[in-house]
Amino acid sequence: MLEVKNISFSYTPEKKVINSVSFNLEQGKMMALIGESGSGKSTILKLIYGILSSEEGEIYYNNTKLLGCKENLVPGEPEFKYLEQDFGLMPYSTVGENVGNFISNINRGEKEERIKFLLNLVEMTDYINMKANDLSGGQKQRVALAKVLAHPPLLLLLDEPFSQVDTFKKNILKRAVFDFAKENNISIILATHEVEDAWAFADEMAIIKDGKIEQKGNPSYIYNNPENEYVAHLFGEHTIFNKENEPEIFEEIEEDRILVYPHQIYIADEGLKVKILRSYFLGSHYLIECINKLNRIWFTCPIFLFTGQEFYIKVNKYQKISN
Ligand SMILES: Nc1ncnc2c1ncn2[C@@H]1O[C@H](COP(=O)(O)OP(=O)(O)OP(=O)(O)O)[C@@H](O)[C@H]1O
Repeated sequence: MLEVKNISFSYTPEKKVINSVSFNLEQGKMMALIGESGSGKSTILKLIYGILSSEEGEIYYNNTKLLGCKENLVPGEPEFKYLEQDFGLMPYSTVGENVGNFISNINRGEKEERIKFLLNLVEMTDYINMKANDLSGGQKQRVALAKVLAHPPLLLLLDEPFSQVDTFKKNILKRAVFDFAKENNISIILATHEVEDAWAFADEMAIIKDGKIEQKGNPSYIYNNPENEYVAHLFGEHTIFNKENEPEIFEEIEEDRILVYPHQIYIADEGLKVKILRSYFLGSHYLIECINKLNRIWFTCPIFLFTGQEFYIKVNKYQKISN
């Protein structure tokens, strides 16, 4: 079990970049740190891995206090692996050499098999003899993932691990890597600004804002109960309705202010009048952008709606929201 207790950190005296962050992670589970760029996700990973030292608070792994870089001669916990945003590959070594770097040479046959298994996992078998430098960004990222799994760590720290992989490959890769981690009881902390990278797989999510945890919980709980608009906006388009401005929406709702996701709004014979601004084709449906006075409203619809058309909308589900 990893225990992060009230850690704080600043790069410069003027600004606390991490402010009293705490969470626990059981062995074999996955925690996703989600937040905007600059919110402090990478710094939290570096503090846990031990290439930075927290100024306040402590980190324990299986009840042993982790020392951080100030007290450890070799920074970085040996049983943890950290996949940084710049991948950390040896540019002039081949893909096979990069992945095999951490695998023992004692049994050559076994080593070859292991390299092949890992490259197959990330769908990079065909590139085994290519120099890392000659790969595309997405290919480098896949090799880097194979490399950190070569000697399965107890805790894997992943910083935006799919940022350069295309959407189609991303889903295959996520399933392969996260299933491998579950089978091998590897704990994962994944830092990303894209909630889609994590919500199908993470056991827990911590939403990070300005170096603090804004909200923590399992993905479906956070989606259905976002504490504020910052949390909700990480899940994509949504609309805030205020009773004062849109009383038509609140006929059967007691709140004064609600947050509504696009699939929770439907066209009705009466309700709030809106004017269509644009229909975005999303394959199985359209995302409709419309407006009522000054409020921009988003809803899903199975058919294309023309710009300028007017409709009435109602809400069939909503989230309470504080600010
Ligand atoms: N070496 C550094 N020196 C000074 N400030 C830094 C340093 N590294 C990061 N920061 C600052 O610390 C804050 C948190 O940065 P961090 O990289 O942890 O954010 P992040 O959420 O991982 O961002 P991203 O998603 O863009 O990687 C930012 O304001 C950043 O500018």
